[in-house]
Amino acid sequence: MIVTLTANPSLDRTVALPGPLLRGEVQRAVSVRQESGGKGVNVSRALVASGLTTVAVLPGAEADPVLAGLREGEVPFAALPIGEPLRSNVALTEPGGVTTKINEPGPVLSEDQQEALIGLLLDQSRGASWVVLAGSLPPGVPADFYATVTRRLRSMDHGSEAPLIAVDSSGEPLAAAISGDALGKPDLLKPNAEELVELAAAAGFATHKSAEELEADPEAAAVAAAAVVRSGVGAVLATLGSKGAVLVTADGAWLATHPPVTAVSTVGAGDSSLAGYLLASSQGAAPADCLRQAVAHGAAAASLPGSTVPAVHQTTPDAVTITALRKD
Ligand SMILES: Nc1ncnc2c1ncn2[C@@H]1O[C@H](COP(=O)(O)OP(=O)(O)OP(=O)(O)O)[C@@H](O)[C@H]1O
Ligand SMILES: O=P(O)(O)OC[C@@]1(O)O[C@H](CO)[C@@H](O)[C@@H]1O
Repeated sequence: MIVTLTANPSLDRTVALPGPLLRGEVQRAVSVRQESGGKGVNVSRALVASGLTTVAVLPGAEADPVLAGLREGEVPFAALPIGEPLRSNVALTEPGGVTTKINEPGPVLSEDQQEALIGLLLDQSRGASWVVLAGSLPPGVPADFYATVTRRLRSMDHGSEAPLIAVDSSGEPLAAAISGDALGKPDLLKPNAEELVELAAAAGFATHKSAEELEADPEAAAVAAAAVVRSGVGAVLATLGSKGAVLVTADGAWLATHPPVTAVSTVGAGDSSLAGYLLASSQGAAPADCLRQAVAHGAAAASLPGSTVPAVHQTTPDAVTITALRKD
């Protein structure tokens, strides 16, 4: 079973524009779609689509549309009731796949609510193989929340085997995930190129490259990811947009690329990549094959509209090319 925590879930509204986004103009939408979102929620949705057992842990009132969407999609969840509605995030998609995203801050989570959310997660995580801590943190939540949750998960009695912990976030919460003691550091991090630059810096390694340069230079991305692994993280799955992804562990580094796809909406592509990785990992696949499924899932997600996540049968792992890389 794979448990996800989304501290700041959202109702994702995707507005399709007829042409390029025109700042300061009135534009008519071609279509609008609405999905329950937030990074952990998307991972759970992708796992359900492929028949895996998962629970999405999140804040949200009984009647919140995000929870209604999860019920409709038959995604199992455990929600902590809060007094305020969850946020709505808007994605404006242009023909050709360019996406502009506007994410709200989300409702404040009080200290008591944070503690109750951790309690709910710990309860749900008994017997889990992986726990995914994903997305931004809502107002009121300290940046080291994921490190705290990781420590709490590792300190509880899991019986036979403790779950592995994956973190996918950005900014301060991501940097804080590698800044504490060994107990608070995750088994897997899933940065994109921009987040990899920030993470490497937090690990004391200056890449001297922009996110765009790292996407175009997977060897450099692997060197940056290796610096993060040396700081005490089990593995780094760095997604590089249309250029695929690199995986770095203590034992090796690999690049995976997929033939070009027609990108429709890249929202949730990174979450789908993580779901693909976890799916293969749950089936006992070797690291390079977990990476293969991650990129197959990411490419399929990019070719689907809105925050739609693919099922494994919609992915083409055989089309993915794996290359071993040096990491130092
Ligand atoms: N334009 C694209 N064409 C083909 N595949 C893509 C494209 N964009 C993304 N992907 C696939 O999706 C994966 C994740 O993309 P990306 O690195 O943009 O993640 P991300 O920024 O975390 O995404 P998000 O936060 O929107 O979920 C890539 O590794 C790749 O497999
Ligand atoms: O504001 P955050 O938490 O960083 O990201 C939230 C979000 O952009 O992430 C998902 C795509 O990865 C969307 O479902 C959601 O709207």
